[in-house]
Amino acid sequence: MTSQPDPQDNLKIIEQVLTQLPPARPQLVVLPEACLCFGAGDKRQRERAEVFGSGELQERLAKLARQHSIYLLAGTVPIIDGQSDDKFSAASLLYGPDGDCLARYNKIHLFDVDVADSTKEYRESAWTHPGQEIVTVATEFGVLGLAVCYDVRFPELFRALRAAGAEVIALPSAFTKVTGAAHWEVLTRARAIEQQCALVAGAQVGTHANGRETYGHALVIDGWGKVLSACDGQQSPCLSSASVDLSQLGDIRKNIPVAKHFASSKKVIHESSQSGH
Ligand SMILES: O=C(O)CNC(=O)[C@H](CS)NC(=O)CCC(=O)C(=O)O
Repeated sequence: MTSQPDPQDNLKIIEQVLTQLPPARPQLVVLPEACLCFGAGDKRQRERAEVFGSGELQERLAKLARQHSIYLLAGTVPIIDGQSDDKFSAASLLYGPDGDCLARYNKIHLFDVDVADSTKEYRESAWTHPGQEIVTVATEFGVLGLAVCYDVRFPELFRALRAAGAEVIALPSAFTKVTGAAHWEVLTRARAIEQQCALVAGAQVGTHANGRETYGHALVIDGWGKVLSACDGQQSPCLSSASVDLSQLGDIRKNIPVAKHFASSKKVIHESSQSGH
């Protein structure tokens, strides 16, 4: 998507794209980070923020999940938890086929980064509270782990998601055009390969109202690291869709038992890093 500041415009596009879904169920749809409100400036995003569990935007998302009988992962919706400051949580919300909200993940790693583009200084923590908890959730198709965008640069989080049982990881994103061109596919495939999980990454693409440029290339990657489907980084909106065989994870995990090997090496790694060797 090329999400704009007004949620109504973005919802129209989401509604239209969801009419093009393939018939298979169960089905997971991963919308990009900030799918409902992007490039609005911090103040306007905060104005649109809702209290968790109530509000028009959350109702619309729940209704769409129910209407299409899908698992709908709305990449980061601005959610306020009654704090008195001006910040919100960048919350990924998962709705089930019945329209129930099944999980909420608050983005842990905030993008306080300098990039050689026209925006230059990204300071997400100026308007966002960082998340404090990792989140996995059982679904009809397997255990889903949640991460967002910049989180992909922190393999420890993905290892923790795998240890918590994740088989599929959703990664709604809004990578910058510059860092995306250099790192996006390598990082997403590496996380899938390392943790032997399928990975579904939604993406923002194009030029947004505030002039920010995002990279796009939404991806579906299987647990062997193979890209099953990808958007081309030009078209918007673009639906990238694939059928993922999670039964392959059993063999991959048995043949290359990284989780077991990590468990037995953990003590060695921990002790040598403590003693500085
Ligand atoms: O603020 C919004 O409206 C939507 N959120 C974003 O665009 C976020 C925070 S600024 N972007 C990223 O995390 C980019 C990560 C990235 O590009 C990298 O790791 O290289």
